[in-house]
Amino acid sequence: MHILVQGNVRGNTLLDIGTGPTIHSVISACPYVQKIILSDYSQVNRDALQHWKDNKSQTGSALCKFILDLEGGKFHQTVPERFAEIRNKVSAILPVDLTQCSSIHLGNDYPDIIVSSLCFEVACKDVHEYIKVVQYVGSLMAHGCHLVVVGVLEETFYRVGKFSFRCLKITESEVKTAYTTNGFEIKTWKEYIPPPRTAEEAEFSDFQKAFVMHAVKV
Ligand SMILES: C[S@@+](CC[C@H](N)C(=O)[O-])C[C@H]1O[C@@H](n2cnc3c(N)ncnc32)[C@H](O)[C@@H]1O
Repeated sequence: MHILVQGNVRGNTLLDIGTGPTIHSVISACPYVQKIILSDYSQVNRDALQHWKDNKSQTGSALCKFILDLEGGKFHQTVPERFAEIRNKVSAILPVDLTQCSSIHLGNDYPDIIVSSLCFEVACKDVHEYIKVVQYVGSLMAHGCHLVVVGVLEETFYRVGKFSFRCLKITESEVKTAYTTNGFEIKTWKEYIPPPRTAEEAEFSDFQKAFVMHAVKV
């Protein structure tokens, strides 16, 4: 979430959709917001996040150290201090099922920033469903609010350990159109094309490109 570091994205409340079992997606965003809401489909992942919030696990320390080094000491924080700030700012860990619109119960907490990493294409089985997700996410946001999405293009599967997960094979044009025709203006789009994979690497994922998109609700 280096986009926040660059100074374009600011806000009071940040919602991360599909956080997974670790808080890595909010480490760099944390100093720029007052409140952080995490969410995930899986109860196991939500329990892992709660466990971390309750200070019963320190998962993410190495990545946090890496991010603090990248920041160049800007916030004069150690890893335990950044973790304490995140624990303090995480106000809720919510269940979400993106395929069931209206599934996130935010109460009065309307997010100024929504972030989501590697989640929308995992949650959706076809492009139509992806578009519905974009519309739903847009319905959670006021005009001018920010959406930062990390995604992969043309991936059909990824593997974590011995478990293989399916993924929606979606093109760059389908992703961009889903946002621009559903109330978002894309401000920045950065992409990463992986080098040719070894046979062993090819067993873990077949994505053709990864992207980081910053869009604003218009
Ligand atoms: C590849 S992981 C990404 C986790 C984390 N955001 C990251 O970047 O490492 C995909 C996440 O999407 C969540 N997910 C899967 N289906 C979902 C759904 N229908 N609604 C919301 N989240 C879902 C999974 O539980 C998982 O945590």
